[in-house]
Amino acid sequence: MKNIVVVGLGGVGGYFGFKINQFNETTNQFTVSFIARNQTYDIVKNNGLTLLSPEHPNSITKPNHVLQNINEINDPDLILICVKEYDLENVCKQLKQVITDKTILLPLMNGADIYDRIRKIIPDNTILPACVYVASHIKEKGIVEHKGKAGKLIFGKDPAHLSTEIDWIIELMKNSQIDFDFKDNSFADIWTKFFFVSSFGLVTAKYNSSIGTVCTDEIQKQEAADIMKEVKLIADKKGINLPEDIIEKTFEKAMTFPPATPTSLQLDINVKKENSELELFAGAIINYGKELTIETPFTEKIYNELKEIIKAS
Ligand SMILES: NC(=O)C1=CN([C@@H]2O[C@H](COP(=O)(O)OP(=O)(O)OC[C@H]3O[C@@H](n4cnc5c(N)ncnc54)[C@H](OP(=O)(O)O)[C@@H]3O)[C@@H](O)[C@H]2O)C=CC1
Ligand SMILES: CC(C)(CO)C(=O)C(=O)O
Repeated sequence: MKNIVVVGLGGVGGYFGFKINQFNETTNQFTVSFIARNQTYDIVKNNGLTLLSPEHPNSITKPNHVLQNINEINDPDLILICVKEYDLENVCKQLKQVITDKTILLPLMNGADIYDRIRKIIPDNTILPACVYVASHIKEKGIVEHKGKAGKLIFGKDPAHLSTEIDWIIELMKNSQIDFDFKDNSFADIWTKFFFVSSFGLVTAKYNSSIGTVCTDEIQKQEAADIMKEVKLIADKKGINLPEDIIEKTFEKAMTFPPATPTSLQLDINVKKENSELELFAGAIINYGKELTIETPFTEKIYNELKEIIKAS
């Protein structure tokens, strides 16, 4: 029996992990473990994980194991990494101690450089480059709320391990009723997602607005488009094949979200969380710009504005 582990039961792990486990509760095909810490651990261990979503009338799922430390993981076949970027390196260093040669890593995170960051710490395992679209967040510890359309997962082969057997993971996603695309090469999709979430994330966070408002308010729309133009220049220079009309396409995609949908960066900054993914979005664009000698004044401006907002809060 293969061992599946979900690290992090927030918006993303709570949505995709829930689906995988609810499928497994009826088939017992796998051993599923959830890793959660502090209060989330206590609540999920005692009551199960709750997902409030129109897709799941039965809102509670109980995995085979709820563990509070990564070092309790035993012989994992697949690990879904569902943490914020500021926890990534710490999680990977701990995972390195418990994985075996056959362990496959599937990071469900935002950001264009996640594959490279994991690869630096875990040089030899298969890592499936991925991105997700979903509007879900922690309502209370152990309770995740999902709104709007079904979440979408896009994942692809590891360019460094093209022949790893992953048909069982594709089957798992199908059986778990996860809306997904599997690509031989998923990097253009990851950049397409980065294009969307970096621009909308930064502008919604600055104005504490919403995805719908960025599409309709002239000033916010212009600021998002200015950031997108900088990301497009970077992607072009990196040889990432994005469509020429990606800006229009991104606004079209944004219009498919319920207008009041917030972004995760906006929520983190505006609820004054200790950490945010500002570096993952703005920091990364600025650094890519420096590396590739591309000017990024619009991203730099909003980065500094957001740093001021964070400092003042
Ligand atoms: N939410 C969304 O709508 C979307 C988010 N994303 C991206 O997905 C990634 C995950 O985001 P999201 O799920 O929203 O983040 P959340 O903050 O909601 O959840 C992350 C969870 O990981 C937990 N965690 C961190 N380190 C550990 C650890 N060592 N052991 C156990 N648990 C740990 C956190 O615990 P604790 O609660 O204790 O801090 C938290 O519950 C991010 O990169 C985000 O940008 C992508 C698409 C949509
Ligand atoms: C924009 C959204 C909700 C799309 O999945 C997202 O990825 C985020 O807020 O982090």
